[in-house]
Amino acid sequence: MPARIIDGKQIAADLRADLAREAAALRERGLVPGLTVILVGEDPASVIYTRNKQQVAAELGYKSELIRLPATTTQDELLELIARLNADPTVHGILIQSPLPPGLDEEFIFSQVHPDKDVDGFHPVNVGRLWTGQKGLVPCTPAGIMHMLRVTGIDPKGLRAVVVGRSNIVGKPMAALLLNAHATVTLCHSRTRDLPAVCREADILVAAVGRARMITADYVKPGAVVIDVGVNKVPGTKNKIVGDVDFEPVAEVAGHITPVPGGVGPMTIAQLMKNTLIAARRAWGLPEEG
Ligand SMILES: Nc1nc2c(c(=O)[nH]1)N[C@@H](CN(C=O)c1ccc(C(=O)N[C@@H](CCC(=O)O)C(=O)O)cc1)CN2
Repeated sequence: MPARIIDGKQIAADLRADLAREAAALRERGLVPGLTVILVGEDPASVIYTRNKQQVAAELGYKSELIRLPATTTQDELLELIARLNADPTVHGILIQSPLPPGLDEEFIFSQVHPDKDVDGFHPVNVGRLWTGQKGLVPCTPAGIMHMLRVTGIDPKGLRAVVVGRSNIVGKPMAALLLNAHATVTLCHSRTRDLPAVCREADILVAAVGRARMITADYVKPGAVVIDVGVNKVPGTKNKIVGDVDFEPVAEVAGHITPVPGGVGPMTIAQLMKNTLIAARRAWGLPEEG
């Protein structure tokens, strides 16, 4: 029996529609959420992602700004800009697109965004809040995955979750979110021994390794929920991408599966819009939900 497809495109569209409604209601009270996205350099994928972020924020009725800087920008210039945005009360979310060009200290730069405006959830204060179960801002991709699970009716409580990949952007925060949702979590990586056997334990399997089609059907327990975070270019094609999961054979075994494209990817930007609204509501002293 083939798996049920979790349609990230549709879930993201529904979330954006909810956020647009909420933003419209706030605008009637004179409150406008503000997002500033910073792109340094010309990385082609980053140019597209940041343009999309700016456009989606504008479509939702946010104050939306994309600041594009040359790859020659110095660390001091970038820090000066961040300090100005930290002090600007009309800006509730600041996002610096990753990767930054060589010569810029990404970790330090991210740590200079005010934690309450850190809509990427990368600041060490927000990382600490996440792991201690406190309210903060959570990285968009894993927070978006939790939203997908919620609307699909999948409650991680009591389930075994395996996350493959230990990046700061996806793997680690994903593990923390699943743990906070009362799953029993295993975080795997390239040195995990007998990875297929560990993955076969999973009721929820999250693949975030960045290796095309690495998760084959023999990694998957029948009926498992398989979440594919991979975005891997197919060599020799212009724009074709595949995930970390070998989709067709895995879909024969899994109970639910996210496709690539159209699964987790679209949730990243929708969740960024949600994080911006959360940051704005907190800045205005309003309760979290509309
Ligand atoms: N500051 C940040 N930098 C980066 C982040 C981030 O969350 N914050 N994440 C990634 C890139 N990213 C957003 O920035 C992103 C990646 C993928 C998608 C997406 O919608 N993917 C589509 C396919 C797109 C394609 O065809 O190429 C999909 O999976 O359906 C959105 C956003 C790194 N940098």
